[in-house]
Amino acid sequence: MKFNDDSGFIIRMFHVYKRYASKNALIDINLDISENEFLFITGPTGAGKTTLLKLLYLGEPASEGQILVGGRSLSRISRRQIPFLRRKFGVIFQNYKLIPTKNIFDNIALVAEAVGTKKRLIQKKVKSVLRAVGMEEKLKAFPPGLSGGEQQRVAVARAIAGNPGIILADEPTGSLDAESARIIFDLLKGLHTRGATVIIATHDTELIRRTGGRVVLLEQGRLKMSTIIPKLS
Ligand SMILES: Nc1ncnc2c1ncn2[C@@H]1O[C@H](COP(=O)(O)OP(=O)(O)OP(=O)(O)O)[C@@H](O)[C@H]1O
Repeated sequence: MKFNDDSGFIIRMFHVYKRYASKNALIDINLDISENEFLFITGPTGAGKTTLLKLLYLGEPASEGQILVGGRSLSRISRRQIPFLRRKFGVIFQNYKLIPTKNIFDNIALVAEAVGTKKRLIQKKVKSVLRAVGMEEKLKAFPPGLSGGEQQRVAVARAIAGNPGIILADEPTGSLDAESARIIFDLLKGLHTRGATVIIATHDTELIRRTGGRVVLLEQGRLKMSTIIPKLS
C-alpha cells in the first residue's frame, strides 16, 4: 500500500505541541518517518510516547503545529473523514482494548467490516489473521478468558485485519513473559518485512538493543535524540 507524498516520508511532524489542561505532554516535536521504517519511540514514564502515537491517528488532536500523514494535514481532516484516516493505521494499545463481551472472532470481524471487507470474505480474513498469530483455536473464546500474552496476540491480529500501512504499537511486549514477547515482536518484524511502517513505543531498552534501528528518545515531552542503534550481533 503506497500513500506517501513526494517527500518520501509517510509521517511528518512540524513543531507539534500537545497540552492536556495545564500539562505540556509534547513540546515542539519535529519528526519525519519514512515509509517502511521500523522505529522505536522510547523514554521514561510520562515522556509523551503514548500521546505522540495518539496524535497520529487523531486519537487526540494536536494543540499546535502540523502533522502530515501520507501528505495530508491532519488539521484539515473533517470529523467525517477520521474513519478513513484510521484505516491507514493498525493500533496495538498498551492494555489491548479488546471488547470483553465479544468473542475473539467478533472482536476482529468488527475491524474487517469497518474497512469494507466483503461479508463473504470476513470469516476467511479473521481466520487468516488469527492463524498468523497462532490463535486460530481460540476464536470462540472471550478476552477475559485469555492470558495477557494471548490477548496481546489477538490485539496484533485485530491491528492487521484491516491491512494497514502503518502499525502503531504501544508497549507491545510490556507485561509479557519472554516467550510471548518474542512471538509478538517476531510478528511485528514480519509485518515490517511485508512493507508496513512499524512504530513501537517502549521502555524496553533490551528489545531495542537486540533489534537495532532508529530510536527516538522523548523526555518530558521533548524529542531529545533520534539515533540509529546498531543491531546487537
Ligand atoms: N488525557 C490526559 N489528561 C491529562 N494528562 C494526560 C492525559 N494523557 C496523558 N497525560 C499526561 O501527559 C504526559 C504524557 O503522557 P503519556 O501517556 O503520553 O506518556 P508515556 O511516555 O506514554 O508514559 P508511559 O510510559 O507511562 O505509558 C503525562 O504527564 C501524563 O500524565
